Amino acid sequence: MSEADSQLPTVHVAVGVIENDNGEIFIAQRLPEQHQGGKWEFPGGKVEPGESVQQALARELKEECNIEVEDCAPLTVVEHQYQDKRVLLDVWWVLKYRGEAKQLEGQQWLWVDIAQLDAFQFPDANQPIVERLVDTLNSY
Ligand SMILES: Nc1nc2c([nH]c(=O)n2[C@H]2C[C@H](O)[C@@H](COP(=O)(O)OP(=O)(O)OP(=O)(O)O)O2)c(=O)[nH]1
Ligand SMILES: [Mg+2]
Repeated sequence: MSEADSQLPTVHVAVGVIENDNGEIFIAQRLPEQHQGGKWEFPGGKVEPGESVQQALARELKEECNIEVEDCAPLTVVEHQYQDKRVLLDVWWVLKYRGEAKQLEGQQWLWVDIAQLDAFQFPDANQPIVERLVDTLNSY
């Protein structure tokens, strides 16, 4: 990492871990042209100026996944420095939502068991998130 990289502004991202009634999690594959293209992600996107994180989460999940968030709770916050970008992932459990979840922006998407998340390639910043989710399984 060069001196210049450490000066990169941090992109604040609202991220949703959506769980269905079977305890499965919604994941989608980032499009090739996107940052971290081809990797799997939890849906979400950048917090816009003037927006709270929860507002951003609700807006992004409506735009990307067709759902209206009715209840959510903070899960974890991850700061990560990529070569070209620094991100702050503000990760929320989506505990209750309205609508049928699906991907609206052409990305492949899946419901997966938490125990199966390890089989997918996520961006490096997601490693602690996946570990956190796996921990919730082990704590039952
Ligand atoms: N949504 C999401 N972004 C992630 C995850 N992990 C991770 O490193 N990121 C990074 C990739 C991007 O640099 C940034 C989020 O950008 P994004 O492309 O989703 O933002 P956005 O929906 O607002 O889309 P746009 O501005 O590109 O149109 O966070 C993740 O699990 N979900
Ligand atoms: Mg997005």
